[in-house]
Amino acid sequence: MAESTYRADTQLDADALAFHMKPTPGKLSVASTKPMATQRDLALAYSPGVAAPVRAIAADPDTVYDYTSKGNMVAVVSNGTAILGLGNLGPAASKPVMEGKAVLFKRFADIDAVDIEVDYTDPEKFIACVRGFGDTFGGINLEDIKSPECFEIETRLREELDIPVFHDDQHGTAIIAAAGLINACDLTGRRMEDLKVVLCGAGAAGLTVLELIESMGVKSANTIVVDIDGVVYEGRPGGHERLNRHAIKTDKRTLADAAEGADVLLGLSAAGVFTKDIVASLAPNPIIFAMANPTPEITPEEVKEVRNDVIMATGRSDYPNQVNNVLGFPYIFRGALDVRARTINEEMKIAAAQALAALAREDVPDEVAQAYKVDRLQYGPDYIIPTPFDPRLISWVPPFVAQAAIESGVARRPLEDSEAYKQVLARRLDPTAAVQQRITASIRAAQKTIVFAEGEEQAVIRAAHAFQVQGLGKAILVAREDVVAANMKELGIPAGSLEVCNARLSEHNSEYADYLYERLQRKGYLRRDVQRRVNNDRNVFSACMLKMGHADGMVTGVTRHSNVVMKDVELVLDPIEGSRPVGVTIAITRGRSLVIGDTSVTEFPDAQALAEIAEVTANAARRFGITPHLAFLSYSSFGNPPGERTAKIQQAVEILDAQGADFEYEGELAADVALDPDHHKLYPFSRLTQPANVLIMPAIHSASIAVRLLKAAGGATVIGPMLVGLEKPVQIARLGANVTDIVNLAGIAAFDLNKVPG
Ligand SMILES: NC(=O)C1=CN([C@@H]2O[C@H](COP(=O)(O)OP(=O)(O)OC[C@H]3O[C@@H](n4cnc5c(N)ncnc54)[C@H](OP(=O)(O)O)[C@@H]3O)[C@@H](O)[C@H]2O)C=CC1
Ligand SMILES: CC(=O)C(=O)O
Ligand SMILES: [Mg+2]
Repeated sequence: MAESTYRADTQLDADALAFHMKPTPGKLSVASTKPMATQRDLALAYSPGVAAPVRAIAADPDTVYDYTSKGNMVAVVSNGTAILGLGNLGPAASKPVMEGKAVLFKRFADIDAVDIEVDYTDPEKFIACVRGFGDTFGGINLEDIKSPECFEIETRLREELDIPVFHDDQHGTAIIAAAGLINACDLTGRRMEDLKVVLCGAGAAGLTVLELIESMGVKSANTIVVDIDGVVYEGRPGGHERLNRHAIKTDKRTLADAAEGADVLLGLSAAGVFTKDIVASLAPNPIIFAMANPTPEITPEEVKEVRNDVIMATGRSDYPNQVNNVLGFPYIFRGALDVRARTINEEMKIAAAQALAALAREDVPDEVAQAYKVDRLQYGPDYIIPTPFDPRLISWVPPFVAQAAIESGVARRPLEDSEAYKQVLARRLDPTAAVQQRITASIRAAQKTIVFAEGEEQAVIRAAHAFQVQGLGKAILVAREDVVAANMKELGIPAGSLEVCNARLSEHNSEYADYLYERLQRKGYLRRDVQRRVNNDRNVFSACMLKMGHADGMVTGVTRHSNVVMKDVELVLDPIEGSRPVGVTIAITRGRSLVIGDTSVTEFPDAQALAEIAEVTANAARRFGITPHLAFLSYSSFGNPPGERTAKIQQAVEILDAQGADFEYEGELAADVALDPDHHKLYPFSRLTQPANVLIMPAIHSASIAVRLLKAAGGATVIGPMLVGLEKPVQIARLGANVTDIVNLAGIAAFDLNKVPG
């Protein structure tokens, strides 16, 4: 192995070297999307079969999008002349950055990207090279090419290629900075037209940021450009055409002169260029975007030493407000590729900037805050743009870009159905999306009323509000009105937007107490005991609402353990006749969905209980659109190895036989046998016609172990446990569940897993 003379100075640097080296050098590999297992696969993928798509494309060149990966493949191209803010270090040194961009394309937008480092600094040679291979890709992302050469390179390639060519350092950066600036203006009560802007760093990124914000309203007379030689004033010798366009008449000559009284200071230059004196001299409530990478022009800590009225952004992920082009290029290319745009034009860029700015003003899912290890992210000075790990970006930004492409006439194909497009986008990232979309479509149409039992909790109030705002149904909070009002005010949720039901004051209070007394009087409860439960126990009160038809479903469990909650609920509600409550979990792994029961209610089910669990779980699977092929799991298959614990499983199969269950089931089976498509070879008598997709566990402990193993070691996405089999739909969240979990469970309550699939 070659020894580098470079020595890592910090632990982060050492970690980064190890990360890039092990277990396989680099960050990228190529995966096949087709099987290559058999002689027939080979005959189709390569000679002779491949001749068919060859002829088809020769006859109609546009079909290249149908028969090859072109439509979802981007080249990240650099010559390494301006690698981040590190300077001209050549093509090989730029490779880690370009591989990095490629994996970000994949991670955030499911775009396949490869890095290509071109060893030409001469623009003509570089252009000729990229023109030569360009059309084999769906798009070209130019990266870290120094200015001014980058301007000519991009302009010419845009003219000469019929696909999007996008210099990310120019336009990606411009779009994100513009999005941040829209919101910083909103928060400081400014209009773009009035802003006094100073740009420091007149390179690829800087000039393009300036030009985009000028196209959005900033006046060129109000902007001053500063480069390494100071202010770019009219008549200054040297420079180049693109730079000199921004020269203004002024006596100011230095960055310090220019910054005095400015509203906005944009840095796209180099580390440490902004001094504390410069920061102090800016206008009140100034906006500073110090975007040089990896070290900004000034750090937020240094700014805070001078003043506290600044909206501050950097290009880094370890400070609030990361203005970095990672927020843009994946989604901009996604939108452009999906309509086979010929280019990425100004309209598409402005649409992306406005979409990002608008998303920052929406309520932020808790898991995004958790990814950044903060309690909450809320629109304000420390959160002016979305964070890169926001899962909403993929379905939010590309539709705006694609629509702008269509409206500006550069799309090759239309978007048939924009709602369906958003769903396709969401599925690109999240394997649970298909299941969730089925639920969402159904409950939007049904508009059920869901009672949120722990209605005074802030997370529950936010979830109830989100449930309503997303059009999933109507929410009722069981809570005291004054407590909810105070919480809603603090959360910025409009007063009166949620119905609140105070158990003690409810007009139905005595009706519920009568019902409960009737039900429990022979189980040791006095009238005053049940009255107390109705008044004080929100789970009991909420379950009574369901029982009496005053709500359709209920969600609870955020503040108490699920077994305690279950006992409260069972005081009021029974299982469906002939059935039992069952915890059902869906684990989605490598394209396979497994529906697992019982993951939360019955600790050691006997044969009868196992048969009932199988019925309930199979029905829930059907409700999710999954045809059940059910296996009762064990450590053995069909009596081998023998053991006393398998008897109850065999009896459960006999019970289902006697009942004439209307789904496919088999047992007992070991997990690997149940999931093996070839298990018939060993067990030709097995009734399973396909690998099992519904798994009935012999006891809760094995269910819990299996689900956690699937999640931790198998990388499965897990939904649940969901409660099925009670006479009314109740969902119990895990203790401390976040807003997204609660909204999802409210959705499942509204979906009603007991409903017989039609
Ligand atoms: N946050 C983000 O998303 C992004 C950040 N960046 C960062 O922006 C910076 C510039 O990148 P890019 O535009 O691609 O590179 P360029 O090389 O095209 O531009 C850099 C410009 O900054 C100028 N400059 C360097 N030092 C100073 C200084 N002390 N005062 C004023 N100007 C100075 C350079 O002048 P000269 O040519 O005379 O040396 C050059 O014009 C880099 O740090 C990069 O990491 C870039 C893209 C995205
Ligand atoms: C983020 C980026 O592209 C840069 O700093 O060059
Ligand atoms: Mg770059």
